[in-house]
Amino acid sequence: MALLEANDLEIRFGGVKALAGVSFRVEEGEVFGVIGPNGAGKTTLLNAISAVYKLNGGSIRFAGEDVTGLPPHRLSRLGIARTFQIVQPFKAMSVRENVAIGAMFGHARLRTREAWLAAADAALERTGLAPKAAFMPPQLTLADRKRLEVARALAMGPRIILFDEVMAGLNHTEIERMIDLVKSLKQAGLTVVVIEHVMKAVLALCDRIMVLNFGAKLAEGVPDDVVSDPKVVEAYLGQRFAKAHAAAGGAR
Ligand SMILES: Nc1ncnc2c1ncn2[C@@H]1O[C@H](COP(=O)(O)OP(=O)(O)OP(=O)(O)O)[C@@H](O)[C@H]1O
Repeated sequence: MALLEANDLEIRFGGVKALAGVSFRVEEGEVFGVIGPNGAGKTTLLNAISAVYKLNGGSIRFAGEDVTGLPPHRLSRLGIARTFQIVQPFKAMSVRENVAIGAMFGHARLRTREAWLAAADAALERTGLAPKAAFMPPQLTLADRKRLEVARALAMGPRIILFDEVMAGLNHTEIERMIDLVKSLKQAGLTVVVIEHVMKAVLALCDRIMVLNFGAKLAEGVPDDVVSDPKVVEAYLGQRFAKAHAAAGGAR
């Protein structure tokens, strides 16, 4: 059984069909990538799954249950956590408190301040942010603010995390560290959906990839097949990427 199943999702903004009937399944324990050109509907898809946007059509099942139309806090308590592309921590709260807020609002079982802080501490350890627990968010680098987003999501005790461009704006070394972090989450049994433009990260992480274009699914499959699909090369990756990837032997 798929952990997450989206059927025929449709989101309209006035006359724009940002999602025009997108279906996919994410299996438990896999890293599922969503790629595609700017404006293809990737963030809209993530907002649809996490109930930031109301669906104009379609349905979503999570762990075998129909979760269509449930509000965001119910989804997070069922085990769906997400990060945001624009990182917006509470500036007047420490890193530790920011992460504890994730546990407070998103965790299904924790009820006390001590439990929220303990969940925050565990998430800070897992993301390598523990030494900066007492920092205030404005003191963090962009890479650390992205880690804070991941820590906040982890503190919710999720079964699946949806990452919205966690690699964007990071340098080479920071991307490598973020790849290692996402790999460690997969190894710990979490299911992960990544929306990402950094193809190096997509190829290093994803078991399967779906490509969106103009709000519809253009391709889906294992990374090597998807990145050599002529439709995907033409709509998104470009010939330069395709040639370099082929020259590298399609290696991950
Ligand atoms: N809140 C909104 N109101 C109106 N139109 C929107 C809204 N959000 C997205 N859109 C439109 O929906 C389409 C899909 O946008 P979306 O942000 O999902 O694309 P994306 O694939 O995430 O792009 P990017 O890679 O640039 O983040 C675009 O045409 C966009 O202008």
